[in-house]
Amino acid sequence: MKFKSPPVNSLSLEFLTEFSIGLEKLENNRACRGVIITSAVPKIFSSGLDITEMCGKSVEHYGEFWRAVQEMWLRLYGSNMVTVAAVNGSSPAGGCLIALSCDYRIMAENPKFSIGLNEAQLGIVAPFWFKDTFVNVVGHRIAERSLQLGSLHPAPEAQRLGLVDELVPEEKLMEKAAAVMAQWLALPDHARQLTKTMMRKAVLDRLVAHREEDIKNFITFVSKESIQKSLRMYMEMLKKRKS
Ligand SMILES: CCCC/C=C/CC(=O)SCCNC(=O)CCNC(=O)[C@H](O)C(C)(C)COP(=O)(O)OP(=O)(O)OC[C@H]1O[C@@H](n2cnc3c(N)ncnc32)[C@H](O)[C@@H]1OP(=O)(O)O
Repeated sequence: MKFKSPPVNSLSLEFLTEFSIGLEKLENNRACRGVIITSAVPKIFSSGLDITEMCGKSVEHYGEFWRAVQEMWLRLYGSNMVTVAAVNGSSPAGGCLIALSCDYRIMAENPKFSIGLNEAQLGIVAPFWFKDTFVNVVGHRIAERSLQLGSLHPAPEAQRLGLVDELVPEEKLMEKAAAVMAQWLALPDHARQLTKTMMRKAVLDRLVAHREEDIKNFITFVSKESIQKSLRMYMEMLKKRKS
């Protein structure tokens, strides 16, 4: 799957819905045993959740948007397929969550590309299931420090921390992703799938059990004037940085 929503593959409601439907179709296709996720937008894997979806909208919209974020994660993290992220650009916040939700992450070895859960930098808090997914990849201590600081790790540091599994030259990224996919697909699906479920079930079940509460929390949090102000200021900062 190639993300192609210029300029920065931000995860809008429409993008998330299309991504989830795409994953569902592949999941239901018995001929498809694995998916490599990458980007067709140069230098950007995904800029994370579309901030404009969380600014100045109705309570109903926030609820619909958050449900779509949850749905995407439940499908990807809970997928029976082998999932490989070929991270060919920067990948903050929700973009990082997509990579973390895959079975294996390969990143282009460009130190200008960074990845991480930087929510704290926006004055917002990564929800528990973003945190759980992060902890399951890098461990508690690294996740704790990185989340509190809202760190975006340049590719070499991301590899050192175990946030990505390996770095390769950008031109070799897809070749490497295909080789990793072949290695994972060489195992019988049944054993691999049951093992994956065993490793991820507790974290998935936690969101399923608290899904409506999580939506309510998001709506309450994002509707606060202080949070709206932080998000607006962050968007302005992005625009100023550009000019
Ligand atoms: C409340 C509960 C928890 C909610 C959880 C949220 C998780 C999230 O995912 S929040 C989103 C976090 N994302 C970011 O912090 C990334 C912000 N973007 C960037 O750092 C940079 O844009 C980039 C490194 C991804 C790319 O840099 P580049 O110089 O190539 O492009 P820009 O000129 O900065 O951006 C182009 C264009 O796109 C707009 N934009 C960028 N990111 C977002 C975004 N996440 N949502 C909406 N719009 C975004 C940016 O403002 C520019 O717009 P204009 O062309 O109109 O100026």
